[in-house]
Amino acid sequence: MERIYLDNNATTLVDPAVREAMEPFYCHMYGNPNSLHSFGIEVRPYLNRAMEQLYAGIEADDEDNIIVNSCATEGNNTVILGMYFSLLKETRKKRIVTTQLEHPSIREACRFLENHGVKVTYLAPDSRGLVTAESVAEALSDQTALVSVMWANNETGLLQPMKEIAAVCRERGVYLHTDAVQAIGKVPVSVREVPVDFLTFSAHKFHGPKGVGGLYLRKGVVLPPLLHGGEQMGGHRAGTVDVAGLVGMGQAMELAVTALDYENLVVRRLRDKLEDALLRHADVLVIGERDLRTPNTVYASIRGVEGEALIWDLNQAGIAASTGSACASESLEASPILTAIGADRELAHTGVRLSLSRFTTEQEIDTTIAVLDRAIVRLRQLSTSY
Ligand SMILES: Cc1ncc(COP(=O)(O)O)c(CNc2co[nH]c2=O)c1O
Repeated sequence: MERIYLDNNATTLVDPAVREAMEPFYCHMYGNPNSLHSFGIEVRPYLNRAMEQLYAGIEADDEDNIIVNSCATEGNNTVILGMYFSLLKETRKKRIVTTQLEHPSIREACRFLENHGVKVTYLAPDSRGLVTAESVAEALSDQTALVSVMWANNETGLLQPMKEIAAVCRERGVYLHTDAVQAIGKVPVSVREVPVDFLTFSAHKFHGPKGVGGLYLRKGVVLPPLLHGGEQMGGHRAGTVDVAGLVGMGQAMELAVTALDYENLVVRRLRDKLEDALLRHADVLVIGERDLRTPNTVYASIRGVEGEALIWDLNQAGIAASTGSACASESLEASPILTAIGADRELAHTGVRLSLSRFTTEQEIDTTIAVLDRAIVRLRQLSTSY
């Protein structure tokens, strides 16, 4: 059976060009870049090139910093815990403002700090699923050390008004972090246009390898390392650099930015075709206005159809989708995102997320539509509540 992958917000195919770029660093040029002999020295130009690709991808200034790490979970924890040790622990600034929409790697790190005297405000989104700059401004006080708002939501694709939020934080002199994991490669992400102080990303979300990510720090911003030890990454993150991973992430970043037009023209059209087909069924709610979402994502609640049951039907037909973030898909709890934007309990259990990529074809979307149409009718006939 030809399988169809529509869970790209969970992870993505490694672009063949990325895999090709990584290959030599597993078999020919495998030296440790910190080594002083030829095996180490020969890999350094490739690491420098990869860093240039990362800087260019988010329009970072040469004097800014990008720390290469293992994933966005590590990057998010580095910011939240680093801010605690560098600012909140020793000063009167004991507050963090974040949102109810964040990924667990932000929410749980914040909850951990609440056990250490930090006050955290979890802003609720409005009915459109957005956290407004006004609501951020209202939550700030002279004790606020950090604001953390995700650029794009992993379940719905909803994009937060980062430019306006950055302006508020800049004006009030408060550090701003954004989790840009679901934005890179889908919409333009520029730390020049949007002056955040910290930004996290993860290669496996934009057709790079799993196990490597990045944390951007604006020039002059100091953060203690989460991992202590060797002097790698200028002392910002100990541990031998994953050379192949970094080379792959740099290549993936360059390809992702180059493909933004394709993402916003072709992938968006395929996503809209799929979304329109879903909306032809009665009692289907798509979360978030189309123009406020990343171009590849549709999160739909189909009344009378349990999310897990629909995912199973799709899986039986060889189609991979999810009920929300894989981080939460094992739990049968209602989606916190849907709950946060006011969906009722039934709706919060009927969510299905379909997330496309530049490798998704029209034929795959047509096949998925046919399978969805049959599955929705079948599952509603079995439903006792519809
Ligand atoms: C917004 C966001 N932040 C952080 C992470 C964590 O990234 P990692 O540390 O590289 O895994 C994810 C992963 N989100 C999902 C993982 O599976 N389905 C998802 O939606 C995410 O979507």
